[in-house]
Order: sequence, then structure tokens, then C-alpha cells
Amino acid sequence: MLFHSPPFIALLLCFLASSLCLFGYWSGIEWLFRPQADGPATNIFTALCMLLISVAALLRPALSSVKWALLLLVLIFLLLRMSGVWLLQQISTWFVMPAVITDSPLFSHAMGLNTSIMLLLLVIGMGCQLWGYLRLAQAFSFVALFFPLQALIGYVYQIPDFYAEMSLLTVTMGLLLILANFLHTMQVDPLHALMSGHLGGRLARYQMLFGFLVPFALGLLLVSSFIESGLANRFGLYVVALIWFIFILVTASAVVQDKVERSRRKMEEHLREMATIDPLTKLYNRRKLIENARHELELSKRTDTTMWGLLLDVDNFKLINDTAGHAMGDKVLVELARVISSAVRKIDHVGRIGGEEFAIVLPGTDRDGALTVAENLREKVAAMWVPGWTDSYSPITVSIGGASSEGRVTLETIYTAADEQLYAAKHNGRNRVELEPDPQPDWELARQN
Ligand SMILES: Nc1nc2c(ncn2[C@@H]2O[C@H](COP(=O)(O)OP(=O)(O)OP(=O)(O)O)[C@@H](O)[C@H]2O)c(=O)[nH]1
Repeated sequence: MLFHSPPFIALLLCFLASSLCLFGYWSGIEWLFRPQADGPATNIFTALCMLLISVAALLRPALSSVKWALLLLVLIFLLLRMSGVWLLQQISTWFVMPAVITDSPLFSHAMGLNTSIMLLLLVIGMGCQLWGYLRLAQAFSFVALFFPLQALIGYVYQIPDFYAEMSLLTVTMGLLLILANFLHTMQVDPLHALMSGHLGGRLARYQMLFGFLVPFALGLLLVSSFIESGLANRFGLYVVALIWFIFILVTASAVVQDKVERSRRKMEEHLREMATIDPLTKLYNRRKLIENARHELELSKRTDTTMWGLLLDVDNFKLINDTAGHAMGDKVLVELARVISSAVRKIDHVGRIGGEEFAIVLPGTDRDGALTVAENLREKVAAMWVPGWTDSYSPITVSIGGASSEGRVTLETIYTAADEQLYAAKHNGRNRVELEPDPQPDWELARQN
């Protein structure tokens, strides 16, 4: 399961790379800490800091005090390095390192300044992350990205000033830690907007890719002439600045676009809700219920099953309005909707199709099932408690009429039959359920006519 988590893989790789690097120092295997012969090496403290940071990030969130302690240790190393403290250089000589390394003219006690700044930004970013300031954490990682990116361009363009003492190994580990930090803070903007699956995000990702590749590739074509003219440094800086500028521009536009898209989606959702949901009871409105019922009818024809339709009407509802006011009537309707919804199955459809009239569609149900549901509903409504009405006046009751889809082809005929049963329930004294005893098929009705 852990291997499905990208930050875990990035952190593990960083952990392994830094461990191997330290092992290289200990065992005298130079290529483990100096990936290019005669090129810059990953300093022993850089490897140690990378190791501590990756361990801190890999630890479970519950071990936050250990995480803080490790980060603090790294911070102390970095501050000592940046203030040029002699002590740090001395400490490195205490490490048991083969003389072949320490005697080499290429051996350096000091971590490169660009590496120190990158690590400092990463540590601060991780601290923000632990504190819960994810956006700030992301911003620090974003700025930290500048250093390995600049070094990488330096390596490709062969401008030593650009990578200075940052080895390719340090570049890789730095990129892995930045990637892990990004993945940890993915749920907040601007990264969230950049990674969004919607059009804005997708477009921004392409823009980002080309915004990097195009200046980078053009620079690669032109850099040799600049090296000859001695202006390679300035040209390299121009390319890095250009890439950075494009990154910022694309990120900002992705955030704005994402915001616009989010509000558009919200509006669409609102409109869809308005078109299908009854605002008072939050049940389906008449239109949507009819649409669902038609769909269920077609399905029942295909699967050769029976569907039942119930019509439910509040008894003497006018009395509630006239006695306790319209607001009380609304309150009763809302409570009624809650009771009906909780009394039916998830696959049933409930809608408010008129003032105090509700309809329930019961797919795959026979007469006994429909009767059980209808009686259960009637009883539940009669036991319903609405403060201000049932405690002062009378219980609320409903009349229910029902008809089945058996032998019927259209929804209208089911509705008419159910309405007749509802009328009968009202006529026979209210607070009653009347279901058609023997649904008459259309062809029989036609024959009778
Ligand atoms: N509070 C409230 N009242 C509504 C709403 N829609 C319709 N009504 C009222 O519901 C009442 C329906 O009254 P009638 O059709 O006479 O039915 P009834 O009083 O329930 O009588 P029976 O159905 O015969 O038992 C009317 O007074 C409508 O104004 C609504 O959304 N809120």
C-alpha cells in the first residue's frame, strides 16, 4: 500500500541516495558521493541533512516531536554553515574518512551555498507543513526549486557558475525532496489548480512543460556562441529567469482559471438543483419525479417486473395553514418529506408533485410490498411530531392511493389510476390507504370503452 504513495517513493529514494553517499564517504568509494569524476561532490553534511530530512518526512505524523527534533538539527547545521562557523569544518574532520578522500584536492569541508539555501528553504517549508500552513510550505518548496533547476541548467549548458558546488547527486536529492513536499501539499492552491483535472489545469500543465522546454532547448542551441563570447553566465541567467517568469505566470493564471471554473461549476450545480429539486422539502420536484418514473417504467418493461406508484396527500392541510399560519404548513411539509424519505428504500423515488401532494415510485415491487410501504408511511406520519401543531392541535394524517405498472404502457394511466385510489381514500374517511385491487391492463380498458 505504501508503494502507491508517490511522496513515500520520492522520500525513500532520497533516503537511499543519501545513505549510499554517506556509505561512500565511510568506505572510500568516491563515485558514491561524486557522480562525475572531477565534478562537484555531495558534501558529507549535505548527505546527512538530506538523510535527516527524508527520515523526518517519512516518520508517521504521530511522531511529530521527533520530526521537529530532526528538522531542528538540520537547521542548526545549516545556520552554522551559513554563518561560516569554523566548528562545522572541524566536525567533518572528526568523521572517520579514508585519507584518500580527505587528502584529495577535490575534497571540500563546506556545503555549497546554493545547497545550503535550498536545504534551508526545504526545512522551513517542512516546518510550515507540520504547523499546517500548507500554502506557505508550498511557496517555500517552489522557491527552493530554483536552485536545483539552475544547477541542472548549468550542467546541461556547461556553465560551472550555475551549479557551483552542487553535485548532480545533490540536485537529484533536492528535486526528490521538493517533489515530496509538493505532493504533500497538493490539496491547496496553486498546486491544486495546476494539477486539477479540468481544462484550466490541463492547459496549465502543458504551458508549464513547454514554458520550460522551449526556452531550455533554444538556450541549448545558442549557448555555445555565448560561451565563446564570454557571456554564457548572463545568457544562462536570462534562460533561468525566463523559465521562472513563465512558471509564475502560468501558475497565477491557473489559479485564476481554477477559481472561475469552480464558481461556474457551483453555478451549474445550483441551476441543476433548481431544475430538479423542490426548494422547500429538498425532494425531487414534479418534473424530475416524472422523468425518473418514466425511466423506471421502461426498465420494468424490459425486466418484466412490476413497479408501483403511490400518491400521498395531507388530510385537511388547509386547516393547518388557516389555524397556525403558512409557516407552520411549510414546517409540516418539511417534516413530512423527511419521514417519507426515511421510510422508503434507496432505490425508490420520492417527489413533491403539488402543494401538499407527494408521489413515490417503488420499482420492483408487488401489491403486498406496496401495501406494506403505504401502511408504514401512513402510520409513521400519524405518529409524527411537529412542535407547535401536533402538541397543540391534532396528529397529521395522510391519504394514500396506489396503482401498479402491470399491463400498462404509459405513466399517465398509472397516475390516473393512483389518483382515483387517492380520491377513494379521501372519500372513505381519510387517513387511509387504497390500492387498486387488480390493475387493469390498457388493452382491457380499451375493450371496455
Ligand atoms: N404552507 C403551505 N401551504 C401550501 C403549499 N402549497 C399548497 N398549500 C396549501 O395547501 C392547501 C391545500 O388545501 P386543499 O386542496 O383544500 O386540501 P386539504 O385541505 O388538504 O384537504 P384534503 O386534501 O381534502 O384533505 C391550500 O390551502 C394551499 O394553499 C405550500 O407550499 N406551503
